[in-house]
Amino acid sequence: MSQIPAGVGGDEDRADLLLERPRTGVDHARAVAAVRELLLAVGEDPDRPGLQATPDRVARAYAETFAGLWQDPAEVLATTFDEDHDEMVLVKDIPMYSTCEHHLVPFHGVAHVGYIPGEDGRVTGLSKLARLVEVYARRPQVQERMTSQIADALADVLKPRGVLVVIEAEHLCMAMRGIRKPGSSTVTSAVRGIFRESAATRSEAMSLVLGR
Ligand SMILES: Nc1nc2c(ncn2[C@@H]2O[C@H](COP(=O)(O)OP(=O)(O)OP(=O)(O)O)[C@@H](O)[C@H]2O)c(=O)[nH]1
Ligand SMILES: [Zn+2]
Repeated sequence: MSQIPAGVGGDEDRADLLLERPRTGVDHARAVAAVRELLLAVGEDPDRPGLQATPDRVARAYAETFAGLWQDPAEVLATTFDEDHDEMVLVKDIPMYSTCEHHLVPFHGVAHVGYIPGEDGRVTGLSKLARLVEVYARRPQVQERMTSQIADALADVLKPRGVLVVIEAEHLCMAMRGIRKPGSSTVTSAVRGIFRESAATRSEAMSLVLGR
């Protein structure tokens, strides 16, 4: 656990966040009080038997859902090893659940993360790519930003020749409320290095990712 939320913004953002946020992890008592208040606001009785434990439960669930705010992506990628491999490594269909920062409801789907190792041949464990997705998914998010953050973290730490991240997700804020279009899928991509520079390399990788 970091003392300061990692990768949330620049130094100024961090100073602001420290005024508003507990120094380590979610403030449980504050979250419990807020959920109780929300139940009152929607016209419920938080003291009825079915709801008595709900604020505590929701606070614990939020601690899990937003745990990524307190995790450092560089730590996740800290274990690297040298491997003489200069072709693409791709982990497809990583299930991911995140939270839309506009409505605080889930968006979920799959992430595909690929990279071509750099000249020094530094690679990371395959599970670390999925862990990196988790670090950024477990925050209030916008799909585009999450996609870029994963790509940037990989580019910064591994110094690969190229990085490609694609996320396909359904937003429950578009399915269960608002425009109510269940089944629609939002696809975002972020490319760095050779995938950005070479259209041929990018389209080859994209067809691997999307399987078409
Ligand atoms: N670009 C982007 N938009 C998102 C994401 N998640 C939710 N949104 C959109 O954020 C927008 C917020 O729009 P607002 O008009 O401020 O909110 P709203 O009145 O609740 O909008 P509706 O959802 O259209 O009812 C909506 O269009 C959502 O579909 C995301 O990850 N990326
Ligand atoms: Zn939303």
